[in-house]
Amino acid sequence: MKEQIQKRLSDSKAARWTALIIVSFTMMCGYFLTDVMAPLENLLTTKGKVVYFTDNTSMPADTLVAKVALFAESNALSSPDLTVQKLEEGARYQYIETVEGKQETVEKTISTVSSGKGWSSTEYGFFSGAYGYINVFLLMLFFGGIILDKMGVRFTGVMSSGLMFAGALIKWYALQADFGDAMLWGMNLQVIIAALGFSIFGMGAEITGITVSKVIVKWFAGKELALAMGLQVAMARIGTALALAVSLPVARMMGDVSGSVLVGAIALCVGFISYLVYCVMDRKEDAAISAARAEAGEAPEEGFKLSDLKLILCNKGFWLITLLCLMFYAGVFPFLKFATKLMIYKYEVPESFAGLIPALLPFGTILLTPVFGTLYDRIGRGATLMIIGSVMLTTVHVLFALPIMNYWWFAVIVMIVLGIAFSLVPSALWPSVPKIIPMKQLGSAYAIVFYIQNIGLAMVPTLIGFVIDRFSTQYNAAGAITGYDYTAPMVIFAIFGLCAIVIAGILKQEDRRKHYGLEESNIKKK
Ligand SMILES: C[C@H](NC(=O)[C@@H](N)CCCCN)C(=O)O
Repeated sequence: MKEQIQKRLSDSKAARWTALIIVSFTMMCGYFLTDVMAPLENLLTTKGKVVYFTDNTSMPADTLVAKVALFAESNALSSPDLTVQKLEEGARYQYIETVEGKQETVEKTISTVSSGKGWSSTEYGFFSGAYGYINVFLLMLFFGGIILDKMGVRFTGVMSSGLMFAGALIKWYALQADFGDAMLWGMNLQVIIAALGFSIFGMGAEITGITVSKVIVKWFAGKELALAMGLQVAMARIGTALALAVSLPVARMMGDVSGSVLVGAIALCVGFISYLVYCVMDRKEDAAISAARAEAGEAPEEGFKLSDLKLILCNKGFWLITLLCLMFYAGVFPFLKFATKLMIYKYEVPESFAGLIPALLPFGTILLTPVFGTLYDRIGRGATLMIIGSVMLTTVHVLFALPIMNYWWFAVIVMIVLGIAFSLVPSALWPSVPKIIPMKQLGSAYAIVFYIQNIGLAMVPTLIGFVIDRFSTQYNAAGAITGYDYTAPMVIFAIFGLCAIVIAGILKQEDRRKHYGLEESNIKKK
């Protein structure tokens, strides 16, 4: 056969890995903003100012004022003249605290003071689920897939990364503005506008997600596909990990939760520019593909037709992957939104460190997702990896639900196991889609998987927020919140894990019958 003179840009290792890094960076910025509010749940659901002390403990300002006043009164001191306005960095206060059953006078120095927003858990859940509202209810993710297959990765990627940036700016505006007591649909107006911004952002983030998946298949099919997808997911997880780890310190430093969102919006602006750089490479790749086709006398590839959707929707393997994705991810991403507060109230981790334990989850996956991706590339066993990951997910949520081992180190171990599960399933799930669906329908196929997954991402946080308000929140006689019992929400998460195990098992059987090749390696032997 005559050797092709015009080489594709993707044949160059350096070029295809560069393309991967650029698009993964855009996605990473998106993931940062997605989870930037998760460590701020406690701050968002506290009314008024929150005081952080130098010993890394924290307390609502009102509580501190009351405690200090009580201390002054019981010690017959003249009034300390402490008002919320006077709470500032470096100020020292004394009050009485019960330590191991004994009353002790403690002295604390203020490190920072931030403004809480006074949202209820239901409002926080509604806001967190907003990521998926436009995608699900306006079918935008579904249309996004069709736009991707019809208009290509350049147009769609620029549009979607632009939407992420615009949504982030709206969210930031809502959080830094003061809407007073204005309400809409029974919720604070601030929550509604922030949720609108988050919905627009979520639409952009998901369409960028399917675009990036298609870009990777375009550059890596028949090569290191699962490793490339694993590395993209790993970079995305860096975004999540950074969000969980730095969001609270940034909010504390800037005195308000909107500070962390502003940092995310700036990152997204850079991510948008980096996607424009990718577009230059993509144009060259397309030119090389067309030239190579013309040289080989091949007709240009047929475009996507709406009738192709029927082929996707009639494929049982595709539906099993989609449902597995729905159940597995419903047990992970929504859980992350509530995990920081779980650490504070179930494992008694000081708020300043509480975000670091959930951050271990994405940090672990940064290394492991490419490792499992390589494993899948070389030895296969994709369906088996998905079953093992689902079993681990379920075990983790059962352990979080049980009223035992309420130690921070136990939470760390369980979170690490969740990190392994969260590496196993994505590294096998996403590269399995092209084994079931051909390239020209891939954009739509990923869009449908993401669409169904978004139903979970939208509804589960809303459900969990409601369950926490209704069944988990504990009050004292005066009606003040004293703590939370996380059994009910964690049982719900464990049920999602159970469903994932069953679906992954059926998928493995179906693969045996239909020979999708899920248990086979990805790298084609030359
Ligand atoms: C690659 C995959 N992406 C998704 O599942 C997205 N649809 C949802 C991203 C939500 C970000 N918090 C993944 O991240 O494993």
